[in-house]
Amino acid sequence: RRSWAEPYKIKVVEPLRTTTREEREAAIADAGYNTFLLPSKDVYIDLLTDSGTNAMSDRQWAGMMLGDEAYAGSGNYYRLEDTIRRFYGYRHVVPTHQGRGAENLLSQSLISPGHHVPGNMYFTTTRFHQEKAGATFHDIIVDEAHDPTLDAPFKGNVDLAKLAALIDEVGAERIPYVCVAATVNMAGGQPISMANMRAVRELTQRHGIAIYLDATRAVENALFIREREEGYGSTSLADILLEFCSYSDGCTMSGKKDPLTNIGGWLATNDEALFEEARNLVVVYEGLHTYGGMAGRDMEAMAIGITESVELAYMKSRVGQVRYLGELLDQWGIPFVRPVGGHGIFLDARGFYPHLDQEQFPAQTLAAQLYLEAGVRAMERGIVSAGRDAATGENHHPSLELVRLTIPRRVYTQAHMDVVAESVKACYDDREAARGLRMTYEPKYLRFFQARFEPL
Ligand SMILES: CC1=C(O)/C(=C\N=C(/Cc2ccc(O)c(F)c2)C(=O)O)C(COP(=O)(O)O)=CN1
Repeated sequence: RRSWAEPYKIKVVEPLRTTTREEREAAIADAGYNTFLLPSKDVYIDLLTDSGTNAMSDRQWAGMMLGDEAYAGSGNYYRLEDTIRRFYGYRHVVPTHQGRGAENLLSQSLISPGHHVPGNMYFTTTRFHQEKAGATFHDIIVDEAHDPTLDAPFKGNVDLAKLAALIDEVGAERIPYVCVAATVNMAGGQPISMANMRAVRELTQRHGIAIYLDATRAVENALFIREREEGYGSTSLADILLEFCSYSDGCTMSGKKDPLTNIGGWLATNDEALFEEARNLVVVYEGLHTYGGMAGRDMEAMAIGITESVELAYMKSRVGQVRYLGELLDQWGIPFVRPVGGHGIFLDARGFYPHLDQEQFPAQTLAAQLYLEAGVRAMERGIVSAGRDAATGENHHPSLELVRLTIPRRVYTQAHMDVVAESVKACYDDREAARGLRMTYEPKYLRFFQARFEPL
């Protein structure tokens, strides 16, 4: 009996359309070999992202009917604020339309030119807003995180020696905050341990440096702490989440992941001065401080989603499905980031295509091949996503050249996972034939969303 069988049954379905190989060849060419530019009607199984693609529960849909669309003082906002206080523990909440809305407010409020922001591996929008506000990002994640083959329990951990060295080098007064992500998306959805979070808190507090958590998948992170960390084996996810957040001054949050909604986010903080600045700035970018770019109905759905996200049976089935896909790929020796992370399988495109150098975009090539093979949409997480160095304009060359198969929450079945695994295997069998891509259009900002390519 599978311990992670879904603790829910399906009530509403959304028909999927399959396509022919010819249709997919035309579609991917029209999309410039960039899966972000495909229309969803041409996608069979959509593993582009777990962001906003999750299925809401009947209670969340019922909550949509309780939308209080008052411009000011929506009752849904107060319920969302109360829920965030209860589950994440922070005192003040500033609602935003999604995570990068919160990243914008935090960066503009705390960062000045010449500042330095350390974090456990970069994330694209997070680093963008830090650099836009004039900071230099420094990766302080443990070295293990950059090795896709190394199976270690907490590859998302901060390397305390790297953090201490940066503090000595630039001085605490030029570090407005440390940005800690839980889990670490670009490392393969890898968790950070409670002990490491506590240690980062002790080190930073000695220097009076704040910590802002990127809590986007912090409940998934809590499952890994419960499974892998001494002393938490019978602690509820809610209690683990609350303790974890207590070692930070606040968080930015994308409500489109853990909280099981299609839109939404927030900036939370215990710092009165930041709260005053951010709740004032929010009216410039997101809307009034009691809706922050969300409809009342979305705030209600997110409050309900938060309470569902901490249910152990749900989270075991969510991560269990990702692990199931990993087990299928493992039987064929297909290279992907070990250990399996919380929200997806990250294929190792270098391992697929050792004959392609990074400038021929191996991960972009593999994502296009997977779509051509079966209409499965994945996301490039390699040199294209890494973008250019803000100072030199040179391409970053990340050690991880990955294709992310991101599993939306409560959407696909085991049979879909079987189809995905068979499609990946077909690409693996044809790997020698891959020829790489050339970039024909490079946008200025976060190029991977809209760049276009052609086959070499
Ligand atoms: C850990 C973290 C995220 O994962 C995250 C978003 N994630 C997305 C969407 C996305 C974002 C950036 C990309 O390069 C990307 F190609 C895809 C994703 O698919 O993983 C945000 C930002 O939250 P927003 O998306 O609500 O604004 C902040 N922090």
